[in-house]
Amino acid sequence: MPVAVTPPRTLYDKIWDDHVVDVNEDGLALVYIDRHLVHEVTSPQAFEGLRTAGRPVRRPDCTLATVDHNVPTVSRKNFKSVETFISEPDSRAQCAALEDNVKEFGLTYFGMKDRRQGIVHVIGPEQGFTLPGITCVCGDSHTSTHGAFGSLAFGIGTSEVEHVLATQTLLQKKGKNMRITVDGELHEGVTSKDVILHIIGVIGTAGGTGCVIEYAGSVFRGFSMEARMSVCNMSIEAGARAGMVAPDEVTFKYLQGRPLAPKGEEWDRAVAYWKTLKTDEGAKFDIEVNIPASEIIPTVTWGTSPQDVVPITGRVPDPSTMSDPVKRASAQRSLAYMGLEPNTPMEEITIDKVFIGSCTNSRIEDLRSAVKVILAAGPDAKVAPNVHAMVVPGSGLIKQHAEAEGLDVIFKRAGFDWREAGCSMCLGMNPDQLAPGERCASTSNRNFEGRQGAGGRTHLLSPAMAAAAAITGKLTDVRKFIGKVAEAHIAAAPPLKTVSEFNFMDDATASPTPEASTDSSSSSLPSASSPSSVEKFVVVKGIAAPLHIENVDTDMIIPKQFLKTLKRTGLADALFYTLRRDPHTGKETDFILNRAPYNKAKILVCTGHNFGCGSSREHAPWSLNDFGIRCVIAPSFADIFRNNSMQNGMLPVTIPQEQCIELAKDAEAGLDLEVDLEKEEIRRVNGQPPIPFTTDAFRRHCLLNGLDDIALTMQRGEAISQFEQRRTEMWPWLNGFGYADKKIPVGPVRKTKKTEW
Ligand SMILES: CC(C)[C@H](C(=O)O)[C@@H](O)C(=O)O
Ligand code: SF4
Repeated sequence: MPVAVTPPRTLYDKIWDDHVVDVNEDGLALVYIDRHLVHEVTSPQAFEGLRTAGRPVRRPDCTLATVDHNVPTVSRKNFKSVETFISEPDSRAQCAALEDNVKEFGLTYFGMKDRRQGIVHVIGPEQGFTLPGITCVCGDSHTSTHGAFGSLAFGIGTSEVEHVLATQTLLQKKGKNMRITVDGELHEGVTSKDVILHIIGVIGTAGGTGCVIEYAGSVFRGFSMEARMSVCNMSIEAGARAGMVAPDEVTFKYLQGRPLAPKGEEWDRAVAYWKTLKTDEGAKFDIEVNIPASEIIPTVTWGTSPQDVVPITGRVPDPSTMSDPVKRASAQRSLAYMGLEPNTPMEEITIDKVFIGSCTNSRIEDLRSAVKVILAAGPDAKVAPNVHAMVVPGSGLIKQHAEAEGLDVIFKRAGFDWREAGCSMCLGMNPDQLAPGERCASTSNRNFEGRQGAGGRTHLLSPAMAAAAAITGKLTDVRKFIGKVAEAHIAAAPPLKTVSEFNFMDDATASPTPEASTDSSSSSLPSASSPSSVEKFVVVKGIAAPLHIENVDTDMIIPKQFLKTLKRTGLADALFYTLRRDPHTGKETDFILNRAPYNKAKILVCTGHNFGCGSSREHAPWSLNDFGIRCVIAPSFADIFRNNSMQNGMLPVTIPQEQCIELAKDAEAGLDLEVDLEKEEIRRVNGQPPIPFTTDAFRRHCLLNGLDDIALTMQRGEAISQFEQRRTEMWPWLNGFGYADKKIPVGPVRKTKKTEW
């Protein structure tokens, strides 16, 4: 009898196969979600949806919530409550709404009084909530961070947050397999941040669209978990929804002993399973990219897209040398925004601010590497007089850890501002923002226009490079702080203590939260005839507005200040706000959507690739919808934006760029377009033949009939329950990990330094 041979599979294939509950005929799978992280910005509308439909959270034990985007990072010494501490009303309302929601739905929550509070992508790994082999989601694009553990982790929009809360599953199409291999030795001074910036420079911000990236090769193997997290974090900036590194001894060592990691026999069983999680020899990747480590040198961005990278030894590029007209126009626009002249040496660019923080680079290792540069600069090293430099640890525990190592003292002595945990100036939804025209050397992940504050200019770089820039007042090659003199300075400084992170873990588990439920019963599933709330999309005919921009990011579609709403509506004026309003006078500009007839547009035709890249904010399609635009036509879309649109009865149509250019000409002539989903064609009124397009059969069916995904999934409650049973048998450590669950013994309370709050 011939033995059946399973074809070799990638790491992504394996995790995917282990999580499919069932598959539709057209390949759309219902995928089980093991871990769900929740923050205050993308969850209020989801909880409201549950409340309206009378649905509970299916797996509170697999859900962890915190506040991060809106929290001020000033001292919490006098913190009493969110109501008294957060002065900005919309930020306060969003944080208060999350506090109410976690109480009402019985979720584990790290609030502002809890030392475990921090950026959602920092606290998950820190607590051992993130584990190898799991599926992990969050209403946040940088969920890709968690892939560093060999998990399938990706960002979702608010409708999908609601879907996961209600059903613990998601409807997903499997992506493509992409492998990026970096082999060889990195040069001194080159860090994980330089590696990922370099990769994005090579493949572009749309390079990973539709793919899950596996990072392979000796460089990633040699990286710590912190470094792997920084790389996976920015997979979204490379267009991929998820990035991953196969788990190994480094991963296991990082996890063992964390509060929510499996213990005892379950640990051994888990490790045995985790060791199987690697790509099989001979497995096929759809796309392979190989980058020699030796090609990477300290890297910095010059423009307003993360792909606009250049070695620190390089110069600002010259758009006049670019042959592609769309690229040339984008570069010209970027340079005008950034206030830079072509050919300026990068090291001559002076800065006003330094930001060390964000889910990319706010972990202990990042802080240590910045401190090393300060020490290397000598005992009198100070932040340059023209610069304000801030350090924002990713979580309260990291802050405490850094203080135990004395890192805060070195930062403060050099003139850095030492803050409390949060997203801070990465996004500026809180008081930490750039003023118009200010230039910042930032360890965050996005340099989009207005990202760190309206009119603010961002250069992305590593924590070590950020520290170097703080000291010199200019973008600086960190390798100037390496060598004999630097070593002598470091040797002469009082030695730093290296304290194990675990000193801060055990006693942090005194959760002020309600008991996390482990009940996964589906008693309150709605009947099959649940009402649908999604608008139908059949035919849309009307004015089409042309847009000639590449990489239209969601920060551009709707800037951060409008994300503070608790509603899904009222966002029409927020659409393309920075392009539609003069930043100084607040008056309407002559941007296309402000001009008749385009101010009545129902369709948007974009000629540039990668529409909707960046953040997972569903506010982007909400604002388009509110404006009246029901259909966007573009050569390519970012994955999360595409999904978010269809969740709201909107149609993203992908057709070749040449055809987009043709349709944009019709639009410029003021001609109507007619998009027919039933026939899958775009009709033109100028006598030209219709342009065909395709849509996934299931999505098309839902749009044509206005069907609501959640109600449909709830009809599959039986299959989900069966999957959960199997999951309990095979991976028991994934169940019931609420802190109050008596199954997991909480370690002895150790004495630690008193915290500030
Ligand atoms: C608020 C959230 C939707 C957003 C994201 O998805 O990335 C934010 O974290 C960001 O970095 O822009
Ligand atoms: S990218 Fe910035 S704003 Fe978004 S989660 Fe990370 S730290 Fe927060």
